[in-house]
Amino acid sequence: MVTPEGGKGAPSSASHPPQAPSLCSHPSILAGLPTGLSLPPRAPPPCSFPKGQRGLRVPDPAGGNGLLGGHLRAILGGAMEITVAQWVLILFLIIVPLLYEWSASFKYFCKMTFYNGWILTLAVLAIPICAVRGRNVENMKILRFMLLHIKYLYGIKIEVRGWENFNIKEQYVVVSNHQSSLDLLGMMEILPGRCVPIAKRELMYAGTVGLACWLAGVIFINRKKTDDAISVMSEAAQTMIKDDVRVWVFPEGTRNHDGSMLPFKRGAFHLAVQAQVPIIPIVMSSYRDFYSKKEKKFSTGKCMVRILPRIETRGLTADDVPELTESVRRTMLSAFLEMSGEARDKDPGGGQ
Ligand SMILES: CCCCCCCCCCCCCCC(=O)SCCNC(=O)CCNC(=O)[C@H](O)C(C)(C)COP(=O)(O)OP(=O)(O)OC[C@H]1O[C@@H](n2cnc3c(N)ncnc32)[C@H](O)[C@@H]1OP(=O)(O)O
Ligand SMILES: CCCCCCCC/C=C\CCCCCCCC(=O)OC[C@@H](O)COP(=O)(O)O
Repeated sequence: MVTPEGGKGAPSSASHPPQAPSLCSHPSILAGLPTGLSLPPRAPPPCSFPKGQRGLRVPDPAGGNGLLGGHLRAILGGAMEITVAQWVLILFLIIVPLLYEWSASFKYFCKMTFYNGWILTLAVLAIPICAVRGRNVENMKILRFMLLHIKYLYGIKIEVRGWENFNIKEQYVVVSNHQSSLDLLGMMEILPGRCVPIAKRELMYAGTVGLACWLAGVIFINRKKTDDAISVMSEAAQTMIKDDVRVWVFPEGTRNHDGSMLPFKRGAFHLAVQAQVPIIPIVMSSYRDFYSKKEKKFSTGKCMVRILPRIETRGLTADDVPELTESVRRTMLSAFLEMSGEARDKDPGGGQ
């Protein structure tokens, strides 16, 4: 009988351990073949230890019968075979770091993807911890604690001034400028106790982040339905007093990447007037030296956060809201322009 190797006769099984059937000799594969095509058993690799010999013998490169020859060839042969998937992985591991270094847009894309992905992942950890308390503003401390390290991952220095302006035991409404989702870093740096942000309703559906926000008592508003949003904010005015809660609002109502401040919506100011609590304006300096969505730039840098002195609303009514809104915006804009120049001057090499 001719073996597949071209040798004659089946090898003796006495000196070889039985081998697992090869795919082509498996009965179920052979079942459909014409009988004349059945293949003889494959000769196992020569791998037996001759009697009395111990230890290693270098395998014969020509395929001779070294002590380890058969096993080694079998093992190395399997390991050295690089599949297409492995090639793709190797290329990926080479190309991605190169692109990351060479292309600012690619770096921006990677950093933003990781930012969102990392927050979604952290939220997975936060959810069971927060769920113990149920929906509770105290859970905001857990989210804050979990997010504080992100500034180190991204090499963003945050310098805070005006801590003394937070020395108020009572409730207040925080208003701050809104440049990007990176504001979360500045926000978590200074978030006072029992303070919840007002967020667009869409965030509630952002997977794990939405659930974590809900558990931490974030107040969601439907920006497309003004009446609904107003009634949620009016309810918030009552909750602030009843449950000793502070509220953080982005009065621009949307992210503003243009290095200035949009006109302010009046909701936050109605809220403060209805609850008769002070307003604390917070200004975060421009990110333009290290981050720009338009230019697809995202490097390391520095951000200044300033907590401005409180603005009282006691005795004010709804009629005063338009003027209050404008005066707070003017104060914040002038601080923003001053600080943004300052942040750049202090870190002229920002973005290294
Ligand atoms: C482990 C990891 C977990 C991850 C954790 C992450 C947690 C962090 C979450 C951070 C979330 C941050 C989210 C930020 C955002 O989503 S910003 C977008 C949402 N926020 C806002 O929009 C707030 C600001 N908007 C307003 O205040 C608006 O005024 C609003 C109430 C929404 C209504 O807006 P709009 O429809 O555009 O109408 P106007 O502003 O023009 O107002 C219409 C008239 O209504 C009067 N008004 C407004 N509010 C009130 C009120 N409360 N009471 C009475 N009247 C009100 C307003 O004055 C207008 O009338 P006049 O023109 O003055 O006559
Ligand atoms: C299964 C669903 C998957 C959803 C994936 C969602 C991806 C987002 C995940 C994590 C984001 C983390 C950052 C959240 C906090 C930032 C909040 C924010 O900045 O919201 C923007 C809002 O102020 C204004 O929105 P627009 O500027 O009007 O637009």
